[in-house]
Amino acid sequence: MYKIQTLNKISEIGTDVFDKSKYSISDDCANPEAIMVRSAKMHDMQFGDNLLAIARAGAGVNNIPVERCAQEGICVFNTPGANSNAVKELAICALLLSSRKIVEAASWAASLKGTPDAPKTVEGGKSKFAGPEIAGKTLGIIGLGAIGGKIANAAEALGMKVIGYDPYLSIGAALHLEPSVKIVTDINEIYANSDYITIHMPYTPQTKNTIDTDQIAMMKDGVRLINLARGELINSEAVVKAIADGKVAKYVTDFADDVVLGVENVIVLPHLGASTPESEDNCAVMAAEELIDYIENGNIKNSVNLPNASMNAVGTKICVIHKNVPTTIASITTAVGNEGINIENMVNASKKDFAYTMLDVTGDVPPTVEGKINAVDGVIRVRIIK
Ligand SMILES: NC(=O)C1=CN([C@@H]2O[C@H](COP(=O)(O)OP(=O)(O)OC[C@H]3O[C@@H](n4cnc5c(N)ncnc54)[C@H](O)[C@@H]3O)[C@@H](O)[C@H]2O)C=CC1
Ligand SMILES: O=C(O)CCC(=O)C(=O)O
Repeated sequence: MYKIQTLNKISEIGTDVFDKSKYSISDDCANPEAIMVRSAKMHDMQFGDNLLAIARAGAGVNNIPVERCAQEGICVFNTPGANSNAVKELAICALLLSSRKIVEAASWAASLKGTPDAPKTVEGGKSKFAGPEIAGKTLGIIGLGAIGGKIANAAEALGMKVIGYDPYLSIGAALHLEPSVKIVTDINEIYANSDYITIHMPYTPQTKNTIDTDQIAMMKDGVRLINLARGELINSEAVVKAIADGKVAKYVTDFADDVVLGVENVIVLPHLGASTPESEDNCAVMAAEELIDYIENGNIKNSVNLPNASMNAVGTKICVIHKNVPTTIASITTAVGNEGINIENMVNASKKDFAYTMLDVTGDVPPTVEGKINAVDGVIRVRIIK
């Protein structure tokens, strides 16, 4: 029985994908084979020897020690695109919230309950909540992946001019963009020309404070900023100061911190981007399928720390996670050959410092093989899947 530990609430549609005669799922189990997680912070966790994989039911993996996991032979998956529509819809909502003073107006209207002539009062007071339309304005998007690309197309459909910046734009993502979306190669063009700026890229130590005082200084007066990606991408102190100075008209963020909470013209949402039943189901199903294919077949799809690799084997599969260094593959195949085993098929792929080799072997696989491969310099983990 494989044990799957859930660190956050995972949609039942996803956990139902596991065959319960082979898998047990619980939020509290010792030494699981796999972990399913959403936003729980895992950097300080120690992992048991059985842990083969972690699946992030979502996009961002900054809550997971991805590099350490690879070093420990733990494959980390995410679910690309599975929650992108939910975030796109919240981003369109945020664009409107940043323009039309909807939050303030609704809360003012609610405050009129019990007053003698509310209908008359609202008509008299509504002018202070007027705000501009988004049609005809320029939206700058930083990061044109699954979410940014969908927002670009939706904003175009709403009559906005869209400019986007993404130095690592994939061909697939580019092909999904409406031809009218203008792609710029200098991020400063986004800052200089946008009425609204929204950011949709991963948070890493390198992308911390991508938008800070200097970037805000380049922006148009009255710019509206949206951050549904990660709080650390935009310096909260810099934005709050720019709001006080009148430079930034509004900041809508999905990430609460003590600097932005309660500040006028900042709308803080409680990390709601992916909180729709549809996206929670999509992410959980994709995460479960990735784990099952890895645990049972050794196939890797959508890993963030190991390469994608899959193979239909005719015999036994020997799956090896190893360092991406010269002679390791040769040493592994020699170790297998020395045990009298013939390799019928082989797949090898690498991602940065790590590599994955799958061998399809026929005939008896003596129990000594695992130890022999493990003894090869650079080998991190060996699994034999019959
Ligand atoms: N608020 C929420 O609930 C959610 C937030 N997110 C956040 O949004 C981020 C993006 O999600 P997806 O679009 O699904 O990921 P994605 O991987 O499809 O797209 C990210 C894009 O950012 C680009 N990028 C990377 N570094 C960049 C840089 N320095 N400058 C500009 N672009 C850069 C990549 O090339 C890629 O096209 C996630 O990493 C996550 O942090 C994602 C889902 C839900
Ligand atoms: O699971 C969630 O609610 C958070 C989603 C998210 O931030 C992500 O997918 O990166």
